This record gives sequence, structure tokens and C-alpha cells, in this order.
Amino acid sequence: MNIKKLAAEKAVDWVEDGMMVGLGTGSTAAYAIEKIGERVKQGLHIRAVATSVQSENLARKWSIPIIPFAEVGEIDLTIDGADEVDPDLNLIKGGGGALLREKIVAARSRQVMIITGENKVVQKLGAFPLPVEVVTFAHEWTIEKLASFGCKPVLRQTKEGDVFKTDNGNYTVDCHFDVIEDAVRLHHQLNNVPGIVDNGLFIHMASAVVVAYESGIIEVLRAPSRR
Ligand SMILES: O=C[C@H](O)[C@H](O)[C@H](O)COP(=O)(O)O
Repeated sequence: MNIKKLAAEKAVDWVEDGMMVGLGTGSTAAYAIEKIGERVKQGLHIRAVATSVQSENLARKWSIPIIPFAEVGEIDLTIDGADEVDPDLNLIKGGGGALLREKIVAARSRQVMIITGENKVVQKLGAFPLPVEVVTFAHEWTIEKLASFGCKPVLRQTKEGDVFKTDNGNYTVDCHFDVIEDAVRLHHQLNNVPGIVDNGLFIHMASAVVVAYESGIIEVLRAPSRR
């Protein structure tokens, strides 16, 4: 059972004619982009904004009209993956290196629909290393500061062994916490550190999470009406 594809295709049912759609990043979001592409071929009219160069390229391949950020007003619906989801629908994102654009797009979206398999739903966030986007200048100091929050910070590298750079030209530090006791507090603390651009905690941003199970069942978890 391809649970990523199952969740992604279910979420695309929420895409309607005329919408401005935010396209997420990662292997799960890629299934959603392909499904949207199929619907565009069948006559669906939407405009879209992408959260990474990778997703933009995939969308263009499927002839999904991509609008530059500067021309986008409000986004009706964003569909994106996640690395972990907790019972309050708080998330860890950024495993694919796109957290900053994803967070900007999510913040401009009326609805943020997260698509995931059952394996990513957890009681407490933190088993997945928290990605933190940092500026390259003095990143060694920023990494030292990250360690003071009780994690083991690891500067992300590419498969080739180079330092990984985000689409924004920054570095990513993967912070191994094992468990994050207070995600809301940590989110604010991290974003107060000079040198940190943003972190992969998405607090109260998801409107709903589509969870696909190996059994083929799909569950839609909805956030309290805060968005
Ligand atoms: O930066 C990447 C994104 O936050 C992804 O949505 C996240 O890492 C999940 O990716 P995947 O669907 O490939 O597991």
C-alpha cells in the first residue's frame, strides 16, 4: 500500500476550480502535485505557488500555472507533507530542506492541509531531528547555541558530502532532541536566536491532516477552528 499516495490523492479532492493553491515539497507532496496535474489536464483551472524549486519544476512539467510570490494574494489551500504530526496537529517539517518557503506559504494560506502516513503521527514531537535553517555567517556559533537547548545539532550535508544549501542559500542544522517536551516554547526560543532564520516546528498552522493507514483507511484530523 502506497500510503503517501493515498493521503495525497485524497487531499486533492479539496482542490476546486478557480483556487490559488500552495504546492508543498517532498515525496508525499509530489504525489499531490502529480494528481493536481492530472486534473489540470482534464480541465481544472487553478493557479499555484510552489514551496521549492523542486516542486515548481514538477508543477511546470504537469503544466500547472505557477505564479510568482510577488503576485500572489491570499492562498486558498496549501497541500504539504510533514515529518511528524502530534495530537494538536503541530508539526515537524523541513526534512526535505524546504521549511522556510513552506512556512511562508502556509502563513499566507486560508487552509493548510497536511498529508501523511500513519507512521508519522506521534504523541510527542522530536524523534525526527528538528531541521533549523541558519544563515551561513557565523553558523558555527549558531550551532553552539543550538546545542545549549539540549539537542545534538548536525550540519546537514548532501549525499556527495558537501554542505547542503537551501533554496534561500542558507544552511540546515538537524537537531536531535529525541523528544521535545514543549514545542510551542522551543519554537519561540529558537526563533529568538540571531543567526536562525526559522525552524521546522509548525505550531497551530495545519487546518487538517489527512492520515493514510496501511489498511487503506484514510482519516482526516481537523484542527480546532483557529484558521
Ligand atoms: O522540507 C520538506 C518538507 O517539509 C516535507 O514536506 C517533509 O520533509 C516530508 O517529506 P516526505 O513527504 O518526503 O516524507
